Amino acid sequence: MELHVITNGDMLLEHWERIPQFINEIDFLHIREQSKTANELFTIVNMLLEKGVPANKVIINDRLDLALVMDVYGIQLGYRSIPLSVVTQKQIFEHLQVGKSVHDVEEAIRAEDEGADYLLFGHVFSTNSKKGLPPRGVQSLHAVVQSVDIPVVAIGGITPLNVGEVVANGAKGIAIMSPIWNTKNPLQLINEYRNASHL
Ligand SMILES: Cc1nc(C(=O)O)sc1CCOP(=O)(O)O
Repeated sequence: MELHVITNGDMLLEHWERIPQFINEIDFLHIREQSKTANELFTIVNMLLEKGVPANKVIINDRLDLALVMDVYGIQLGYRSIPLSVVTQKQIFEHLQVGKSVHDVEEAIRAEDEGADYLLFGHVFSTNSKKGLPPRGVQSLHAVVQSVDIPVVAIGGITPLNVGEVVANGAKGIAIMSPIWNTKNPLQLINEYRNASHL
């Protein structure tokens, strides 16, 4: 199972400093800081790379400019981003892995047709990170997985208690945000996710 960690948009310095402690145990780190300027993000990503975070584990949300300049693994596109087809049609972006955030089967099929390398689907369970919005549920996750050939990573409300169900419904991986920043022991939490995903 791929384990993706998403920054929470409001990271304290202690959160950034914690990343090198667990980066070896996760597969990808998504920098999702929607209210930061390109300049702030440039500084943050540089700091992470200098502290030993491998560029091939970094995915930058929304900012194609930064993903290219920082030469990271990938770009995560959402509804507010530049259109997916624009990125996938241009050869100069070929080395970037392109993820698209989707919320139903129709969006998933369109994203695959337009050349996405993988999908992020959510939110699967209710979570404080998406307050007031109804969760999509594991049946919808299953339907999305069945509708495309590209990998689907599930997001939203995923805990060690429900990760088994998420994997059983065909997710190639999971993405977590609040659980990792709220715990004092990220390594133990990661272990819990890994162990529970094998059940
Ligand atoms: C950042 C994000 N995107 C989602 C989507 O559905 O696209 S759900 C979500 C929040 C992640 O939740 P948690 O804190 O429970 O891991």
